[in-house]
Amino acid sequence: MKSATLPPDEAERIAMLHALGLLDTDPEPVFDRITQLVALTLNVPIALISLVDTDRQWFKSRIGVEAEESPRDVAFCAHAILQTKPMVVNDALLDERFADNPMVLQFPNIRFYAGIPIRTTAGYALGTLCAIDAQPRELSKHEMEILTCLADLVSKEIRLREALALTESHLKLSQTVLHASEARFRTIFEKAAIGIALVAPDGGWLSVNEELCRFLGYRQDELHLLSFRDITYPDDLPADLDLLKQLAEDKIDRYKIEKRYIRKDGELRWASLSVTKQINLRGELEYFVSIVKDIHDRKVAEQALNELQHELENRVAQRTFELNKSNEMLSFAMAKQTLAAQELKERELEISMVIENANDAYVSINQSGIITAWNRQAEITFGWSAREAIGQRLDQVIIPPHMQQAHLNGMQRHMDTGEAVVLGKRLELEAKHKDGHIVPVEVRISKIEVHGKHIFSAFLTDISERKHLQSLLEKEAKHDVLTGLPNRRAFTEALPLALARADRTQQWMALMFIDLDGFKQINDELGHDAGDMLLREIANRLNSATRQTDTVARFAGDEFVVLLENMPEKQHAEGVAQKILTLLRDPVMLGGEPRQISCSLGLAYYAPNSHVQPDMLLKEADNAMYEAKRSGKNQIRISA
Ligand SMILES: Nc1nc2c(ncn2[C@@H]2O[C@H](COP(=O)(O)OP(=O)(O)OP(=O)(O)O)[C@@H](O)[C@H]2O)c(=O)[nH]1
Repeated sequence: MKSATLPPDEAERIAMLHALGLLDTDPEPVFDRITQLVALTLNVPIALISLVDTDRQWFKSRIGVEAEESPRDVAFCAHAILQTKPMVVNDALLDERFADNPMVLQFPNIRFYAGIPIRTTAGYALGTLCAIDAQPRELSKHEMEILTCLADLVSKEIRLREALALTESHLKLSQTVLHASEARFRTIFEKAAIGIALVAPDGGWLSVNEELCRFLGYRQDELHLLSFRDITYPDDLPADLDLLKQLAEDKIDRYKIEKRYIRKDGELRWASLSVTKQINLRGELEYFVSIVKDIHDRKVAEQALNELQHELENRVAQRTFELNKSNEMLSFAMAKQTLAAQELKERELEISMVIENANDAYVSINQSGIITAWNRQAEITFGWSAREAIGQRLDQVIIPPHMQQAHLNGMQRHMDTGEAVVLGKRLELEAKHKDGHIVPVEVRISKIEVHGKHIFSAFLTDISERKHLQSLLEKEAKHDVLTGLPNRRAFTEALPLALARADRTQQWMALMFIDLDGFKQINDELGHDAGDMLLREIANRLNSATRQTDTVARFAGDEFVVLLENMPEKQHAEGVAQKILTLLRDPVMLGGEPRQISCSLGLAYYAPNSHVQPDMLLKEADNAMYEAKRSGKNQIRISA
């Protein structure tokens, strides 16, 4: 005997067989009618609907067999379910698979077997519809067709059961899932850390969770007496209502806003509200699902942040304004500075032009005494070109040898002590020309500090001409223009000095006062020019009569004075006076003819250390001269 092998899909087949719930169930007419038809139409004693279980075959319907089941390993049906076509065994004794099968050898003594597999929708062969006879036989084609049709009916019934089982299983599964889902939803709804509310289309609460109650500060029963409108801050209500309307009208499928709720204690609290809607199977709006998230702290922080940001923006704006203002001021200052720099440059140019073209020589030296600037006029005044002079030591260029040491000492003293006696003063100094001659200059020296170093600059005016004029003026002021002799002023200045010399040298001194006799007549007769000529001749004669060291001066009109110095003895003066008197008597050619003239001469002596005042001495001589006049002129009188 050969037991049947297991089908390749055995596990799934068994699972499906068990799932269908057919095993070990009561007989059912639908199956029994089919086995009856098999038995009748095929004229067999046994007809079965056999279901092949793991270890047995169990008969859902049986004709001609008492037992409800038999072992699988001896079951013909276990072989039949392996085939895709009906299995027909005409004589089991002739078939090696069944010849020694106990079912063949013993009751029910099977000799003939015809079984058709009963298949599920998925093609699992659960068992067979089979006809069995204890006699060998053959199945006609017609009988095979009947058996096939009836097996088909069993298969259809099985598939119906299969569909039913599947539906039930799905239903069970759905219910399980539904229950799980509902439980999950309730847990989430109740225990969620976020506020959830189911809101009826009319705005009333259907359900609110614990968190929402906590957030709003109401108990559930209190909240159920209110609608969301009652606890929404009025300013935020219109936007909420508008969106809710759009949601209800299917214009949007959800919305989310941030709004303020009024808590039971009156406090306003910010929340993020997300609303969706629940539609029932009929497509009608059943309720709204509102998710309320407490964002109060965030909003407050945001507001604080906004305020801070606003304040910062204000501050930035203020700083920007101030910065712009500073920038403007800076730009203005820079523009001003640029202008100033430009002006400075122009000014420097102007100054250098002025210096260059100045009428005075401009010379500057550094603190080592090296020439750093030398203008055009300096070139003219001192004969050195700028190229030659700049870089040379000043003392080697324009300072006369006898002043060089003083200059160097002055510079050194300034370096050591900062003392500078020459600065800022108008000085008259002597400078040296390139050719060696001395140039009198008026100098004003200034000191400038540039980057911590000193520069000494000076304008030097060539005062040669002025000096010359000055000496001329001085000369004019002290000399008589007509005769060239020192005048009264010069004589008055010279007299005290002469007296002092006499005191010092212990020598006698004499003063003669000479007045021409009848000079007016000369003028009157021969004219003023002749008178002048006479006066000049008199001056010459007086000079010739005296020594170089003596002084002859024109005192006024036709008055002359003669000062005799260094006389070893006073008598010497009388000799000179006599000599003058004689000399002046010599005729003078005037107006083409010789004219004789005379003078009256007064003589006064000065004894060394006699301390006679100059005025007194003059007075004495003058008086003596008048005495001579009164005595008839042309004579000498000596002061007593
Ligand atoms: N030509 C000329 N005449 C002068 C000058 N200064 C003075 N006189 C004249 O000199 C004269 C001096 O006058 P007096 O000394 O009184 O004349 P005098 O004739 O010499 O008189 P006695 O001294 O008494 O002899 C006046 O007529 C002046 O006008 C001068 O510079 N040139």
